Amino acid sequence: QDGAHKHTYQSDVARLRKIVINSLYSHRDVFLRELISNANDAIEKLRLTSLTEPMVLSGAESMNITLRAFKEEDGTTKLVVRDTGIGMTPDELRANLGTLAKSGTSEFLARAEKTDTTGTGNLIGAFGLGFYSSFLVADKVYVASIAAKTPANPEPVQYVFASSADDSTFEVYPDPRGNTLGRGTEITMVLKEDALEYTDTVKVTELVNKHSSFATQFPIYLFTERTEEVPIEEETPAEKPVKESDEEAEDEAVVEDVTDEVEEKPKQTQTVTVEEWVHLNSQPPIWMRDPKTVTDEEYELFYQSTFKDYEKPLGWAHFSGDSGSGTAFKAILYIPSKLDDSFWQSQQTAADIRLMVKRVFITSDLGEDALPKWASWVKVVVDAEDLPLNVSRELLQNTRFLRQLKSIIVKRLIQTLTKMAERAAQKDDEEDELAWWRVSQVFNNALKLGAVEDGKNKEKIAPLVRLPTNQRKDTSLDEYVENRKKGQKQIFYLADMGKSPEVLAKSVFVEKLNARGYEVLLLGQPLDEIFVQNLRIWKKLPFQDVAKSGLKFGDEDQDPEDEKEQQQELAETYKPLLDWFKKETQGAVRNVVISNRLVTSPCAIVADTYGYTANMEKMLNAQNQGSDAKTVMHDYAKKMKVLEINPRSPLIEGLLKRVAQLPAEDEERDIEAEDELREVTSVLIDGALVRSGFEVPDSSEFFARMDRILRRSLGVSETAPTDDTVRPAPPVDPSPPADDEFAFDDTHLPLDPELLGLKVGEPVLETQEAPQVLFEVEEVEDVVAAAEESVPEVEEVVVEEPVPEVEEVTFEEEEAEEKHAHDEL
Ligand SMILES: Nc1ncnc2c1ncn2[C@@H]1O[C@H](COP(=O)(O)OP(=O)(O)OP(=O)(O)O)[C@@H](O)[C@H]1O
Repeated sequence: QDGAHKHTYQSDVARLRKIVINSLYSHRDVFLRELISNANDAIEKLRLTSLTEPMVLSGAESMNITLRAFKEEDGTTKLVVRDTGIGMTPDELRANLGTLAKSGTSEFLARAEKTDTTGTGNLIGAFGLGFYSSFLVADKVYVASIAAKTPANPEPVQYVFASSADDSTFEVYPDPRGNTLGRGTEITMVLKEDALEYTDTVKVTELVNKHSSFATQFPIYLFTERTEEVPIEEETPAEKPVKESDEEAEDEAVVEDVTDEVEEKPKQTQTVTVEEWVHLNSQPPIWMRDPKTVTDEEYELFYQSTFKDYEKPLGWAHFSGDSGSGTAFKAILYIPSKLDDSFWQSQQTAADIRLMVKRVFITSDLGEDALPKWASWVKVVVDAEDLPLNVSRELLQNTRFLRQLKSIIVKRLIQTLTKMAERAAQKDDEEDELAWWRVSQVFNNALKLGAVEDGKNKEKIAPLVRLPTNQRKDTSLDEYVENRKKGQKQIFYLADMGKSPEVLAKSVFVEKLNARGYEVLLLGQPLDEIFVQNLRIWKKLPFQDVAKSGLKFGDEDQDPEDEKEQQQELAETYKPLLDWFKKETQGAVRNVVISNRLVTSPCAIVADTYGYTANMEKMLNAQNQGSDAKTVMHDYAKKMKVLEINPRSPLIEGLLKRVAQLPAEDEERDIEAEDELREVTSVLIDGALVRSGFEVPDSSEFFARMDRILRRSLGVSETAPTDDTVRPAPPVDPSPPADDEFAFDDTHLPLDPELLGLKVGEPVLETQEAPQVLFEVEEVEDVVAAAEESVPEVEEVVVEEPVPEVEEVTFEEEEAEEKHAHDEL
């Protein structure tokens, strides 16, 4: 072409085109969806720009998308997708279609290249394949485009971008046809021999209905041709004489009718081709329709095309309302099927809310804090009746309706999740159960975050959280309370971050509860302990850490008299051992007591009410950057431990005997026997620490002790030295490293991190869901602010009882409170 410039695709584009063409052959229908989606974006961009720059509208009257297929005289078949959107300048054609500007594209490509074709589902969903998918069906693609008129570009010129499927280059040149578009973009695909089905209007209609009926609010027209038999118009016969009277006319008419039928000659017809633009998406937008008339499939398709998600949503709510400020709105809220990996990696996530005003898309950028972090994954389409159309984001944020929108959405989201949970709990529909199970799998941790960060709603969010126990895979707090034993006045839990429920269930702290049939929440997820500590009480029952002192089964007062006597006897019998332990553990624990929680283990270390459990110690060590005052507090809290011994353990019984055998102080002491006992005691205490999840303070000491005990049991001399002579390293080598000496052996390469689903270059989190927000337990101020405003009334809203305000105490406050309590003591 005249004035054509040849360009080479940026290498990433070439790679993407290759992946698309090679791996998506069996999914090639997607090309139409992608082009319609681009056309919609271009018209939306035009409409938004026109609010501040009306000049861009010149060039074409309407805003629409047209599809047309035709056969050229040379036999080639073409499909043309055209829009009256914002268009592109020649520079934009080069930049937009010749390069990939998206961040993370290279990584995506590397992964996609490794994926076989079975992974194409993910491929389609993971990335807007966009314009390049046109090469799935076309050997050659021409994009003619003319940029919208602006003061800076008052005389735009129509240009063409042309490329073949197997070319690594493309051309951009002025359109030899001149300005044929008026405004917008026209994509002409020269269809491949095996893609001629896309000229079939039935097929195209089907595709649009299936994938794109909700992709745009602008009309999509399809050019159709059909043949029709039409009568050939005969010359109008001469007029009959007008009858004199009505009566006569009636009589005449009857006769004439009959005569006409008899006399009628077969009409002459001819075949004509009727050309017509058929409106394919003529239904009103889904959110404007009566929910009763919308099918589940329509809701799902609408979600998939609006939010570009290949997966179906897990649930939705379609609702309308009238905000207190007088703004009527209609909205659909969707629960997606996954949580983006980025959710736990950032403090705040932008919400996905598509705001419309009177059916017209305004923005999906309502700012980072449009929703509280915990709920930022919800997808919403909201159409307000009377908001100004041409407002900036700042102005939008200042409108009362949008400030209320946050609490409207959060409230409705909680309601939707609650309904899903309730339906699943009825256990009469497997689909309901599966849907809730999936929601819980994906969002359980986000809900815990919600119960912690959203002080206003925590009483409603907490029942949605599911936690594993020693008796079932998971339970809600309400189910736990229902399952409590007679007299039980505490909700038992054991927390140890990073441990599985199976491992936790075997903990010494759960031994007795398990044996007696009490249910214990097993908390191994990072947010678990913060979640329960923040709630403090559920349905009047306080949470009781079973690794702490203060554990009460609730039926102690029913202990038979003889059992109490037995306890007293035990205390007396074991006094020498308790005293011995107290002497031996000086400084390490606050007290030594006879345990009522151990069944088989000989002993355990339990945190005092004001002390730290092993889990808290671990978390605080990880976080510890505190002031000196804090460190003093930590040291103090760390020491608040109690050693519990199990009188029924043969080991403890044996130890008691040995201690009792020691000569009394005024007799001659048996130093050797004392030392041996001392060693056994310290191994027991170390064992108790480990068994209880704490760290042994000095592990080399611990192993030295183990060593001595092992030697003793094997009859090896305890003092015999180990031969520790080693060969020293050769002298320093001054020559530079030779190549062959350091040949790279790639058979020992570590595992490819990408194969493990890890992103290279980013910090690797210990557990996939380890949040960065562990201790940021604070109220979301905006939610509080929104609460101060009158919350708009939403239709179908169940009127809930006002939830009593629960005192919010953050971790630090709690610490201070504990210190205070202790000082008073
Ligand atoms: N019909 C069109 N009108 C105007 N610009 C277009 C049109 N089609 C594509 N473009 C421009 O080309 C760019 C690249 O399009 P492409 O379809 O490859 O990716 P995308 O649309 O940005 O991403 P995605 O498909 O993931 O949404 C678009 O961002 C847009 O700027």
